[in-house]
Amino acid sequence: DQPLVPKQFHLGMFEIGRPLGKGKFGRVYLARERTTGFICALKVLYKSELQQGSGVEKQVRREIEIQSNLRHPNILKLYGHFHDSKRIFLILEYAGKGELYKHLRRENRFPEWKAAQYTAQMASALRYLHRKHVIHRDIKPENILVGIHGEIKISDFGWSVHAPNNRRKTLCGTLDYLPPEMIRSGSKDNWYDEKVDLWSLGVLIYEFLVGEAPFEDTPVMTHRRIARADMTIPDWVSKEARDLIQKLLVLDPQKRLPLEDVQNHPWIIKHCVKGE
Ligand SMILES: Nc1ncnc(NCCc2cnc(NC(=O)Nc3cccc(C(F)(F)F)c3)s2)c1Br
Repeated sequence: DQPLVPKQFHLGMFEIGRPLGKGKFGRVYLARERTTGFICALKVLYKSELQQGSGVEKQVRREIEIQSNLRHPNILKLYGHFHDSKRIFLILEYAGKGELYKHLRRENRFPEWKAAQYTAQMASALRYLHRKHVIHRDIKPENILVGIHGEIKISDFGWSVHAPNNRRKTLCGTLDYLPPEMIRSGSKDNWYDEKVDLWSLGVLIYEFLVGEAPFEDTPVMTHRRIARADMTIPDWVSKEARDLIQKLLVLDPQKRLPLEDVQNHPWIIKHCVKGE
């Protein structure tokens, strides 16, 4: 199902529709490829806005290289890219129900059955990514979209890398989702691997159920609370959900629950029809 066959794309090939969302780096538009009528999303990145010359083109190329050979129902497809003098365009799969964080904010928090189904889909996508030694590194509601059938799609691989890796992540945006091993500065050997996505999955489940992130606080306090895995889970959260969160938000990356055990956890089994 790779309808966009030509390898050379240009803006004239697309009719541009309504804006779909605004990221910190440029906007996204609904678009239709003129000859095939294929509907997609077009993300426009302004070269001027991206740290000029700091290898951003390399970063986009890496994102495209990583994403273009990923095919999973819960990972947003990136079909290709092109650029003109001022902008870089990413040709993306269109997620019919938009941005997950908007649904979360509107509904405040998700019922346990919905949070468990989203978690099962995340675990399936992350297992697929980790088998390909890709770490997403930026799992959070803002980077998850919802497809037309309500399925979630991990998106925005602008920060993903191949494991293992000790790249310093230039911190922009929220600290909330960062695991202890990524915020620990000083020790030069702050090597981390795909287990960072397990921590972020734990933070995500907490935010699905509680409506706010577990370590949400002032930046200094968030930093300290992450480093101590200092969080409280409200007592109205079911004991199964609490158990899963506590098995993911573990300081030692090696002790975090592996994804296959996440998929077989009682909380997931209870809410997800087998083989969904
Ligand atoms: N309904 C929808 N259906 C489909 N998509 C939608 N929104 C776009 C989601 C994205 C997918 N992939 C992305 N990738 C990047 O943004 N990459 C990125 C970003 C900054 C800098 C850089 C770099 F230049 F530094 F690498 C690379 S954003 C929506 Br709303």
